[in-house]
Amino acid sequence: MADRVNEQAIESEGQGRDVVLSARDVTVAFGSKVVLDNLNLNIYRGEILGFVGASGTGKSVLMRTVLRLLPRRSGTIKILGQDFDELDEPQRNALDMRLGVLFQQGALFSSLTVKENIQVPMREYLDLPRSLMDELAHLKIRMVGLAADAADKYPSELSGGMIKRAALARALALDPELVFLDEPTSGLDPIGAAEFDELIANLRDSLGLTVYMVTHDLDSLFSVCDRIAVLGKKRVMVEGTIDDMLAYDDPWVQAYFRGKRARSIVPQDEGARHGSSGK
Ligand SMILES: Nc1ncnc2c1ncn2[C@@H]1O[C@H](COP(=O)(O)OP(=O)(O)OP(=O)(O)O)[C@@H](O)[C@H]1O
Repeated sequence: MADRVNEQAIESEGQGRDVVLSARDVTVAFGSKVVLDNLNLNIYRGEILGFVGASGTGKSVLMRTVLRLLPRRSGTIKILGQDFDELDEPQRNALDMRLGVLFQQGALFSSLTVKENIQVPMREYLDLPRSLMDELAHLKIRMVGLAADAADKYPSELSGGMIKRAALARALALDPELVFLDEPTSGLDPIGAAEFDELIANLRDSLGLTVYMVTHDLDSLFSVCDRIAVLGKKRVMVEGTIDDMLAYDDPWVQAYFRGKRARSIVPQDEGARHGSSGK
């Protein structure tokens, strides 16, 4: 049943939309422990997809599998219409350049300044004169709302929110089309998190990004995500809008989207429309 819902969602919503990432029947296991079992997922161009699921269900595993940091046992993953397994090295590099990644906690190199961190992907993939790389790094720094003097600071001199922004600037270094964000607002206070959400939405609009965001943050899900995919029972249990989540009959989905914390966020008419009882 859950499978059918997911497959039907993929078929019906996919019509006429540009699929930027598709995962088909993806299975990932560690020894005998199967974490993802025939998982299917589509991400469409220009959307912000929020990816949620209980702790330990495999959200990071899926992201790392998509990014080829973990092997999969079976299944197909296509990014921007291409399957990495069918590409040679130069083609893989070309595809990698169209992707940006913000790992949890930012994962900046502590011995490099913000500017140098942003320039890491430029050095890896491009052969640019130093002055141009400096100009580009400053552009990215402005783009993510950091002050110009952040360029020469080291990660240890930055606040949590600044680290996230610097890491986002690095993720945007090569002007990617698809950006992966692993819990981008974790560790930020509510105001910092809301500002970061707004930044992501603005960048999506201005740069035409597609965003795949793993998050536990209900505010992000309600405020900036166009669609949500819920990982459960080793696959995408349901994907769709907030309305679809509110209407989906599963104890975890109901507890998550209608629980105490969600009630303060769900727009009142949404809750009423779907019979939220305030339990
Ligand atoms: N390299 C690995 N070797 C063995 N097991 C692993 C490995 N990486 C992840 N796992 C297991 O896979 C499962 C899913 O882990 P994952 O980190 O993807 O969960 P998650 O949904 O991202 O959780 P959280 O929300 O807490 O970050 C866990 O049971 C974890 O122990």
